[in-house]
Amino acid sequence: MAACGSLSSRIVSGSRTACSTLTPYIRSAAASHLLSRKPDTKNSSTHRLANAGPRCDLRASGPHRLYRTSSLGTSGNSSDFASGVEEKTPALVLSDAQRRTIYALSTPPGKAGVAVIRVSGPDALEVWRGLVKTRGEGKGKVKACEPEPWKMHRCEIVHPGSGEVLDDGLAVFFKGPRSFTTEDVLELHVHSGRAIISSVLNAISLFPFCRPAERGEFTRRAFEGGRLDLTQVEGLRDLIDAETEIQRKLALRTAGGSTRARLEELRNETIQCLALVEALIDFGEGEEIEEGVFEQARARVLKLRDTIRHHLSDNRRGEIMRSGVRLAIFGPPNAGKSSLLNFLAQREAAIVTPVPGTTRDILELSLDIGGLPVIVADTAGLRKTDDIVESIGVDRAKQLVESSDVSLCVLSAPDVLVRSQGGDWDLRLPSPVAPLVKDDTFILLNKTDLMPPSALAQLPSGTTWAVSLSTGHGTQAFMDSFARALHNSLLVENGLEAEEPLITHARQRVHLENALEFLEAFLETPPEDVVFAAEELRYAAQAIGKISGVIDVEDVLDAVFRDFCIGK
Ligand SMILES: Nc1nc2c(ncn2[C@@H]2O[C@H](COP(=O)(O)OP(=O)(O)OP(=O)(O)O)[C@@H](O)[C@H]2O)c(=O)[nH]1
Repeated sequence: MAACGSLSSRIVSGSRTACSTLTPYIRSAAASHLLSRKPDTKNSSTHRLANAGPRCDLRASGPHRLYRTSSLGTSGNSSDFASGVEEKTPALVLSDAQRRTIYALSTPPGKAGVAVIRVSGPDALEVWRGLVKTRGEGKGKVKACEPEPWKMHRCEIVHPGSGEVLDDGLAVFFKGPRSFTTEDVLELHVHSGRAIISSVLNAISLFPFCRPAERGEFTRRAFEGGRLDLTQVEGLRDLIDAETEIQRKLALRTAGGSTRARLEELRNETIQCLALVEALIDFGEGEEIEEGVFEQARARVLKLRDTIRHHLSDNRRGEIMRSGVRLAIFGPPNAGKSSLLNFLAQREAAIVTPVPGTTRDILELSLDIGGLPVIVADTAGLRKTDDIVESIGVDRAKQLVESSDVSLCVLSAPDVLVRSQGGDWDLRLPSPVAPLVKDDTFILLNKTDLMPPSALAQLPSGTTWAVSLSTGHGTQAFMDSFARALHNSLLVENGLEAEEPLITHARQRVHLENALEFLEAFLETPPEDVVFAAEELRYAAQAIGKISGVIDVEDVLDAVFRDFCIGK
């Protein structure tokens, strides 16, 4: 987890008083920043969204810090710089849009070996100059010096006003565009403690052109700078959230650009087909261009449609791998469902008693089963009941079983194994349970300690196991086999390891489904309506582009970046 907002905002709120101690150095830096900067001309990539306006609009106003314009020179005492409030000369107010350099704690707040504070934006170097005093080889005296980009510098971090040493640490300067955000980035590695972090963030807040970062703002800048597309942004967020090996591997590949490349292929192919149809509109068949162009486009769109259909018929594997397999444990009362949940969780998460009907509502836990993320739900025992609370629990249990990805029916072996006249043991499912047991339902026979061994000799293998959760007998074999079965049900297709899913988020699926609809609409359009046909292809390309954000996607950006933490 990266740092959350409260710490930095609390620290920044005290910054106006601290401004009174600023040195002439910062004042001149601020002055040159405000008065001599040219407007940012870098915002030209297709990824870039409308950002801040010109950074030095002296007419702008806002609720932020106030500075006297007359003090923005190279002389005068530091108190001149504190605030324009009591001064007669007009105050200069910087809006958030003008303060383009952002900073935040990028590691979790609290006691730890190291905390990393990130500064990104056009003035990161100014922050270095004000805060970082580097040490030469050995134990030389510290002094201000320019950073060697991408190299870790041993340094002292000092208060830019008083020169007081705040901490001894490391600093590294990434020269844009070869940085995460594509801007100049400064990283300060300090000891992680509340007072240290607080003092360093406070010191950075004294620079008038800096402001605290918002949630996911560093990553958003990486997106706006063209370093990441939206699928990579989502992959990065998933990587931070990953709790199991499968999640980590999938997220790492997505963050590394595998989805981006595959989508780019689909979009390029759509655009190629569009180009063929556009050519037909512009020149007309049989004149300047060869015949059969529309058929060529159709043939390619057919292939494209099949590829997209294939990606969409993935049983939501990517979303399930990312967010977890939903496993419902169900069965009659007193079978041992809660005992199983506790066994899987390795703790007393659910109440276990000999009283049938103890579990009334759904209890969910996120667990790692054989590297797979699994959201396991314990449910109320299924039986006919007049108890209103219990019957609500039973209804909820049934709904959950129907909507889960995988279900496991727990039965008490002595209750369901019945000896036939021929001496064989038959499995009799209780009537409230039977309708929910499907071909792909896993079955666990519990309480084998109460059964003769002969009763368990003929159990079908693969998806039915027999254990005693009380004695532990059979539980290890069950776990190994169940984890394998879960893995196979999710990640194996026709006996082979399923291909890596293209879609890992519901948002991506919606856009890909839209693209498919437009392609199908194109295929239904007759050649005479070539203009409409071209429109369908254009919409299809746009729908694919929305997944990676290569076209204007302002509406989806907030949704994607909202779940990030501050500092990321
Ligand atoms: N002999 C024996 N008793 C068991 C075993 N597993 C669980 N029990 C007991 O069976 C009783 C019911 O266990 P639970 O785990 O609460 O069963 P449940 O299916 O969640 O029950 P409900 O809450 O009624 O739905 C408890 O007294 C457990 O100690 C087992 O393997 N052998």
